[in-house]
Amino acid sequence: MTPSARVQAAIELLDAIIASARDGGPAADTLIARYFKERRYAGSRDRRAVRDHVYDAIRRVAERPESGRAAMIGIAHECPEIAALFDGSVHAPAPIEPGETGAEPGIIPAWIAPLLAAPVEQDALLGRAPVDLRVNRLRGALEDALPLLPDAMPVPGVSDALRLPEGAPVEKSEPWQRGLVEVQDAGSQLIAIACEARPGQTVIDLCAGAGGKTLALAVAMEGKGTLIAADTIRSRLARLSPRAERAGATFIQTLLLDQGHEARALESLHGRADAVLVDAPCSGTGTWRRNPEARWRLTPARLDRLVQEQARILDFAAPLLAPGGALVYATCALTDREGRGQVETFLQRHDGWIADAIDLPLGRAHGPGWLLTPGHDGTDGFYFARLRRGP
Ligand SMILES: C[S@@+](CC[C@H](N)C(=O)[O-])C[C@H]1O[C@@H](n2cnc3c(N)ncnc32)[C@H](O)[C@@H]1O
Repeated sequence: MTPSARVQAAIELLDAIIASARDGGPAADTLIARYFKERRYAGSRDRRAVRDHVYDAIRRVAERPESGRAAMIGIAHECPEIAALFDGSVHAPAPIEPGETGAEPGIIPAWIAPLLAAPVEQDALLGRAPVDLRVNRLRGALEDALPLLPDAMPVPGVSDALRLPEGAPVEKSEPWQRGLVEVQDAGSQLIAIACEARPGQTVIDLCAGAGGKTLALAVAMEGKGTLIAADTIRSRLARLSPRAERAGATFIQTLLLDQGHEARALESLHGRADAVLVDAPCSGTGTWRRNPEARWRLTPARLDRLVQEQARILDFAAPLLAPGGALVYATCALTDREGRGQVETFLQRHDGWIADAIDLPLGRAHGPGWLLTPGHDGTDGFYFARLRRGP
């Protein structure tokens, strides 16, 4: 592909990504993979260059732009080399018209900025994210992994975490293939630590997805006890079993829940759990540095629905706890409505519940819970709280 054709390809892809973000369709990565599957003539350098254009354009613009062309013209106005590629030749974008404007640059959509928790350093939300690993103690120790990953550095304050530079191809490495390391942000690792799971306990990961945090809980439990990974999406839970095999955590049970009727499937577990983790569906504002396109997907109505759903999940999670058990609520969102506010309203709705004091080497207290942010902690952004029925 010529450099101009790569820009045109980025414009076409951005059009698809904009429509998908508006309509709740597939993620940018999925659309990019599909695009190139249908265009086998594109070589690996073409694919990389197009992908870079697409992500540069996504990162640059806070609000969903009107078109892929507007997004790329925004870049062209700041970069004469890109502007020169709008030359109207075969497979190239049409020349930029005099006065043709590009999408406005920005970090945070204007309506979201006032909703973010006050301590969040907003400028850091779109920074470059490193690749964090969790050493899987079911397979070995940090000292076993370090010599195999010469670029990795321990993450101070997170005992099993290693950090590699952005884009490091971990999944090709031997320690990943034999389950010695998992890709997991250090902040996610702290959430699993906050659950205080122990060997022999009954622990439920209620929104387990593909089991990132379930696998960390399995390590804390040393592979002993009952660990249930529940989710409403079958395909996500299905991704857990090969991961659990690789990690040597085959004692994990999965439980598929029926959206809206979850309580029925969970009834036999009432009063039995030592810890329940609710890693709730959320706006993902804390992970924009990895998913910058999430800014284009969120709307006020969608945020309202998420806040309602988080409260509903917390309400059917609470009866699962045994006396003294811990309900850990976590989101990778940095809006107060999904974090601090959600926990405060839970405590108002549920008489006799209290929030534990949390004290971890990274993060800071915020209301009844704990806040991690990219700017303060170098992790993705999270809010979490540990709740118990009081004495
Ligand atoms: C933030 S993701 C979980 C990520 C996962 N815990 C991890 O560490 O990789 C939230 C998950 O909640 C699930 N979910 C949404 N509604 C749910 C519900 N009503 N009950 C249980 N899980 C639900 C979603 O399918 C999604 O997998």
